[in-house]
Amino acid sequence: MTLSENLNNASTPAPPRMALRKTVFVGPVIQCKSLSELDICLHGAIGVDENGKIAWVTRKQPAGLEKEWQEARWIYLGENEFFFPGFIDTHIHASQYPNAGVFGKSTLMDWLDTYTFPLESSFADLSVARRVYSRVVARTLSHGTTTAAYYATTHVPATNLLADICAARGQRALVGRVCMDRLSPPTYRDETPSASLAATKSCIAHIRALDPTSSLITPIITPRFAPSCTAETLSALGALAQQENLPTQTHISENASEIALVRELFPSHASYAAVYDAHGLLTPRSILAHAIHLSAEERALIKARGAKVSHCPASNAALTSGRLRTRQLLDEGIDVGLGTDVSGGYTASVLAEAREAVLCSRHVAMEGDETAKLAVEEGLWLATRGGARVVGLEGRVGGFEVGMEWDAQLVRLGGVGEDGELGDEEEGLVEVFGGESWEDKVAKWVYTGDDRNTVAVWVKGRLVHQRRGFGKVRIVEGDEKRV
Ligand SMILES: O=c1[nH]c(=O)c2nc[nH]c2[nH]1
Ligand SMILES: [Zn+2]
Repeated sequence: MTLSENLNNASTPAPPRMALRKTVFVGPVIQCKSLSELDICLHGAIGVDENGKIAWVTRKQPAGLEKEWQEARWIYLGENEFFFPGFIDTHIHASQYPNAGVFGKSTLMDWLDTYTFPLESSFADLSVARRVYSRVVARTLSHGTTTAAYYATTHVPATNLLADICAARGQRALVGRVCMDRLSPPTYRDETPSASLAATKSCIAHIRALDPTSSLITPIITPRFAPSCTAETLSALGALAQQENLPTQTHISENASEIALVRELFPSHASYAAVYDAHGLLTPRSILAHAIHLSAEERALIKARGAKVSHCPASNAALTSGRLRTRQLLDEGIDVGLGTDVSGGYTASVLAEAREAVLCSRHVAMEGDETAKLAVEEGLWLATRGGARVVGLEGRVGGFEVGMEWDAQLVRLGGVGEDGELGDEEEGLVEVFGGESWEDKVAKWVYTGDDRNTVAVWVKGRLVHQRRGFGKVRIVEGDEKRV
């Protein structure tokens, strides 16, 4: 069965995978060493085993390898190319993808009513879900997103289909059925707390049957946000997360009207963060999106509980929600990653989000706090290592170390010739003139690059995306050497 045939049949499990071949990746390897430091290794080589795990790493041309590695598949990079860890999108609404860029002048609460709930409610029709979810998974992979924490909708079959599509296409994902049982449209809401819980359990069972060891796909418990959930539902979901040892995701402190509404709906709780804490939804496995307007007490509570923050700068600007003080959270020891928050956010690109995070920090700096400014390296750290911590996958993805899994992207920049022309197949790529340091090249990628530069993407050692039109000689395999 082909991939497309499988995607046309919601109930068909992913096709059995062909075994991987041991592979050696040779060329410049760039990754984040620490929050503020890039590790640029120009002559690296990484051996990836049949399970997609990194078996060895060297900083020079490999020599004295055992026969099994000499006989492995070898992939060599050319000029202006480098391997970089796959991006981690810590907050994205897969169902909202058709609305990316469509929000007018709305702000959060009217945006939900005008744009978001009508679109999400259409996922009762599985053909809508199939079309949108197939596209969003393909698109995020093309942007180098190897892991995504997805919100689906309230619909069980459509949520299960999203998990199936991620598995079939080989994207690592946390997939959450959205729970909402109040202040939601009558035709798009959970009828009761017990219905919300039962539907959530049904999706968890489906995902566990699909991927019993969470090798790629994990269920994530997803109360939309406090205003759209009764206290009973929040408590039941918090208890379920604990019983099942599962991560949770929700929104917090995004917008002034939302915060006022939470105060009104939960008058006995000291703060928005305290509401989640009281219902078992503030744990080391909790992903909190936005977190823009938290008080010092709330930040201390989040730090004490070990909960994580997904910074969504494009969405925060688009819906005029506010500016996150990322440096403050990092200095206080709170883990932060990046989220595209499609479609509050207009882009499905984590690279664009890293750029937005850097620019957002400069707006904070322009208000008088010079220390707030984030560097390019810090944006990339949030997009990879920081994101891995947020989704609970640190040590598995986000970097290239022995024992980690090969979630990677091959980034290609364009070389400008003496005649001012780009080479074959380089049209649209970031333009490199030759005098740039590698640090400069990375900065040019972050500020001026896009998905055209991401020419190949691997998840757990498997090639899951290759740029259309990118000639087949570009990835040189076997004994051939790139000339
Ligand atoms: O950015 C957001 N997107 C959403 O879908 C949403 N729902 C509640 N709060 C939200 N914020
Ligand atoms: Zn969101």
